[in-house]
Amino acid sequence: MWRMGDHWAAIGTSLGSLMFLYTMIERFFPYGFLHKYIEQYVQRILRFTNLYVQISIEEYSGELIDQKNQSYTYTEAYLSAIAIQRAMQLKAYTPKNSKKLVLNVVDYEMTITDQFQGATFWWMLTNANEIGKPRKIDNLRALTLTFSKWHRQLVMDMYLDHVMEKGKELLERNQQRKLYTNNSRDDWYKQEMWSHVVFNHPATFDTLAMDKAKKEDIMEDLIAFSKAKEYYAKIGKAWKRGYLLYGPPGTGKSTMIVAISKFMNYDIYDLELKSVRGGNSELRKLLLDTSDRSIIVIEDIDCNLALTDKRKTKKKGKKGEKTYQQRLAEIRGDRDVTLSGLLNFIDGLWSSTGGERLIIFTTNHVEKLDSALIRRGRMDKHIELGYCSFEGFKILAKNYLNVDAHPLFETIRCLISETKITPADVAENLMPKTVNGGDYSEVCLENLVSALEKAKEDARLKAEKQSEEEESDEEDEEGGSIDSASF
Ligand SMILES: Nc1ncnc2c1ncn2[C@@H]1O[C@H](COP(=O)(O)OP(=O)(O)OP(=O)(O)O)[C@@H](O)[C@H]1O
Ligand SMILES: [Mg+2]
Repeated sequence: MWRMGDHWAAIGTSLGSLMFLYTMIERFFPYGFLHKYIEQYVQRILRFTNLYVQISIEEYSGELIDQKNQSYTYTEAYLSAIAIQRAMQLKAYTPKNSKKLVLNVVDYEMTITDQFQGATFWWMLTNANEIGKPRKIDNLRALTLTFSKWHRQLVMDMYLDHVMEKGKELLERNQQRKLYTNNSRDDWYKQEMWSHVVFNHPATFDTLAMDKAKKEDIMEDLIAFSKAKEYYAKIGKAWKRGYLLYGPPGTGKSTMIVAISKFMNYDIYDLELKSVRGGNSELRKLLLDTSDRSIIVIEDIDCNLALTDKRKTKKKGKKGEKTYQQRLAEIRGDRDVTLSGLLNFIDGLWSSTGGERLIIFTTNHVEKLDSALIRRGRMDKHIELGYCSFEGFKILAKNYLNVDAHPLFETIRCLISETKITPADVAENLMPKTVNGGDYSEVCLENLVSALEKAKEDARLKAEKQSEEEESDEEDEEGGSIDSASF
């Protein structure tokens, strides 16, 4: 007896065979003349049967080539991941500034059958010009999904979301992190506002020498932030969070930014305020040109803002003449980034955009910063990076020497608790001076012990000198008071 299920099974099989035939033809005939006709033919048959629905996701959403359709990128990533498992022919290339070889599928391998919740879906790479009205650009591509009209609801409610989510996830996982720096406004006509390099810094939270509880607290805060999209929307605030990292030089502020970027899968925009010569309006343009899911970093914020203030109050040359630099700045129409300008951007700039941005300031002198800049709400989390503890040293010993335990550890534990040494100095001592093979961990640990002993001795001498000076000051004061009393 002929049942409904059999009917669909037969149609499914025929369609599957058609798709298979199509894949084979695609494999043997390069994209072009014959391919184009076969593709049109298949499309017509499918439309004629009236039982299948098609959705096309075009590479560019508008008629202009600069409007890349994000859904296409996600779908392409999703389908490539499936195709790469099945493909017979792959492409390999190495992206700029990267040492990693990347594999990609050739176009005709993008004809894919996918299963989701028991339903079958067919994907094809097609020419977008064939689908709708002719475009200004030739050979616009589209990924076309074909499915039974009975699965319309499943596609609308779940399948497309599933494809987008998985594609986005895959892209983020594979994507290499980028470090952007702002270009001078004078060069914007020939290059973008930001230039970038792919960075492969080895730092992660695991390799960061820092108190474990503090590290976990930061990671938890970051996770909570990344999941708080609805919360920020509900309270009507921009989805952003500010971190202030402070501590002496060499305590790992910049290293922590790299660790955060890797942990969150965010790109870094390293904003050099000194190069922002167009004042607040230029700053605004630069910040609006950053992408979502990124970290905007202003290093040494105290020096940068001080610099703009200094520029304002810079003394004039002899007889009140302007210096060459000042005249040049006037001719160029340079303006300063002001503290209030910066605050406005932190507070309000991203409320209208998607968000998910971290803003990180670093400083060696937290006490010098304007309290308005670092108040909670603007800089939500203040993180102090301090001198190296024994726990921090153990992480560095593991990173640099791959050593977990050693008889010298006990000596180091005692010395490090009595000394102020930065993780950068510890790391420096743990690096072999010459690399000629063999086990150099013993030598490096001995170097560190010497460095710690020297630091301890220096601190003792300094303290002695200071107390001597204080004593002599006191004597002077006493002497002074006797003298004055005698008059
Ligand atoms: N906490 C740390 N954990 C691991 N490595 C560290 C740490 N602190 C410093 N280092 C090492 O020392 C080097 C210098 O550290 P980093 O540039 O992060 O210091 P910083 O606090 O940003 O200094 P500055 O205030 O001068 O910018 C790094 O390349 C890293 O190798
Ligand atoms: Mg730094």
